[in-house]
Amino acid sequence: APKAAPAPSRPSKQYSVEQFMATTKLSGASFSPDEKRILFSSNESGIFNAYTLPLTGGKAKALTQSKTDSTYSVGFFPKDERILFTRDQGGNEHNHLYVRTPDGKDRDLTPGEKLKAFFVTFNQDDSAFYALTNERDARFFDVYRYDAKTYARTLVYQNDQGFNFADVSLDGRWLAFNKPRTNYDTDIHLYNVETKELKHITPHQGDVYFSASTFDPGSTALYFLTDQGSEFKRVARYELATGKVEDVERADWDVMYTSFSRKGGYRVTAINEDGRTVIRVHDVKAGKPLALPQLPAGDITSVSISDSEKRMAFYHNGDRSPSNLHLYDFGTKKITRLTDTMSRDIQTEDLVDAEVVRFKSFDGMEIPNIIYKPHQATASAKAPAIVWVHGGPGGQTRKGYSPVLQYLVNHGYVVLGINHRGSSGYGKSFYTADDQKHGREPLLDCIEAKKYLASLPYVDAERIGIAGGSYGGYMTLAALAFHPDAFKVGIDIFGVSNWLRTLKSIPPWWESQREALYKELGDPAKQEQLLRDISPLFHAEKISKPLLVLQGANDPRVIQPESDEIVEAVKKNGVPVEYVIFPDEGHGFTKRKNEVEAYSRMLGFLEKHLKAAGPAPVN
Ligand SMILES: CSCC[C@H](NC=O)C(=O)N[C@@H](Cc1ccccc1)C(=O)O
Repeated sequence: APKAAPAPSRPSKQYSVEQFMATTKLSGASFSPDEKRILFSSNESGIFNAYTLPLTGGKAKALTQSKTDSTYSVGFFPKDERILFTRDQGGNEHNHLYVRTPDGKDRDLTPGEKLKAFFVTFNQDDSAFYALTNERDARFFDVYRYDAKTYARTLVYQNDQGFNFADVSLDGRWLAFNKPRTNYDTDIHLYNVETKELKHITPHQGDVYFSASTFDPGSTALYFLTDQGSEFKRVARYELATGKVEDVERADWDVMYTSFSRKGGYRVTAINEDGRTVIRVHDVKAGKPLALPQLPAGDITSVSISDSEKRMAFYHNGDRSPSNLHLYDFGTKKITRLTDTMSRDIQTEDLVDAEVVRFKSFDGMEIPNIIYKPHQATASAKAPAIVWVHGGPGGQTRKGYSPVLQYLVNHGYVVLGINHRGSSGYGKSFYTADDQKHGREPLLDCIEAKKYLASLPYVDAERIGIAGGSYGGYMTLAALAFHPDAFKVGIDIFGVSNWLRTLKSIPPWWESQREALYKELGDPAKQEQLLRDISPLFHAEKISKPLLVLQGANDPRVIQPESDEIVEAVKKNGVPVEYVIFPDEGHGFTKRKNEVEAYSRMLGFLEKHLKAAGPAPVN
């Protein structure tokens, strides 16, 4: 494991929430047709908008100027200056697909109420592109082909089977769909657009994960991920002409994705190596991975290779450095950093590196975690601590820069990002170990995480809290309700309090996942008692520790009554409860003003109810 970077030789400087949130967040990368500029999304203005930046560097230019709804770039048209972008309304996840013409005019390509749409890809000669919308049936996404000039569209596939679309071949002949039975037992179906034949290509016995990733650019094979006969996912391919299947690439960990450059010269694979992303770029003709120049320790993400295959854009981030856009030149083999997103006021030496640590849980299962230790925490100046629980349930806390976690650490809190059983990235057995056991075994892992923290010489065992978002918010509420003495405080960020209601009210577009979700968590029609037993709302009278709840009013996944009702119930216990509703957010905070409000409320709550409950703070 990499050694943590040293603390500064002076006392660490403390920064405000505004200073931490002034870090710019970027996402996406698409080359302009002349490969002189790059299109991406940035929250530089306080809200996400689409920007372009010359490859020679300089200042980014905003193409969209939304002040109300977070707006994300999708990509340039391959042969002209039009761009595609997407936005929802206040976090409701009704994403529409828009085109912006060089004269600054926008056109909604997916008009209508309460629909959700995704861009897929352009076809081989760029005369058309594909998009998905659920406008016909809110439950399922149909596949449309749009003329790239007129935007006239045709329905290519009416999805009545509840398939999850995966890819379309560049020649337009093939569509690949995934069909989940459970989260770990899935199938691939192949549709021939010309013959209209649908073929199930992954007949199998037992629980096996098959997930179509991409067609090769020559439209000869479908590349997919599978864990057949293994704990971990690898890359395999299915030859379209013959149906022959062969393994392509494996690692000692899960392969996260594999994708081709448009001409097929390169294939990029990402591997989830113990909480960080490792990228392999394969030279397809040479049949071997490229040796890329060394970068500082950290992750490469969002790799995008230009159509000429002369350039590659990607993001790089480290534990102490936020994601920055980089450019690799295949000719000169040089990497150039194009952006500088770190908040101007923050010196990276005041931040901390994350480390992977493992403890044995109550039944001997090994639990991986990512820990952040404040520089000033020592055996003689013990720090308060927080168990931080990710969403999902099958998410993962990963290494890399997190402004909110660094903010808490900078203010003296040890943070342990637990990857309890059921988290992604550690094999099939670990991933499925929480199924139908929510509120019990994975929650006990969080209780053991508290014991682990309490055993560390630099942690004050009397001042340990729990916090998390969504499923992590559920874990927080469950810990306070079912293990009322374990933690001193809880922070529930849009967490589930009543699984019966949440599982009945899932967004309609999750229909294809409904069965898998019910198999994982419980079926509200058949397992009412189980879901009552594990739902904190029905046990709220046991909550006796201070609670902070944060909720987006437009969240379609964990709806506002989940938070309203737990707040009302816990208040009856005479317990300190703080509640903040964000009227213009959904399942997550996307606007800087809301991040500032949410995270300063978090710190204020911790300072009052956790830090102040112990010895004088150290610095
Ligand atoms: C399409 S089902 C997967 C649920 C999804 N998982 C990935 O993050 C999700 O949004 N989970 C919520 C929690 C939740 C689970 C089930 C029903 C509603 C909400 C989360 O972000 O943790």
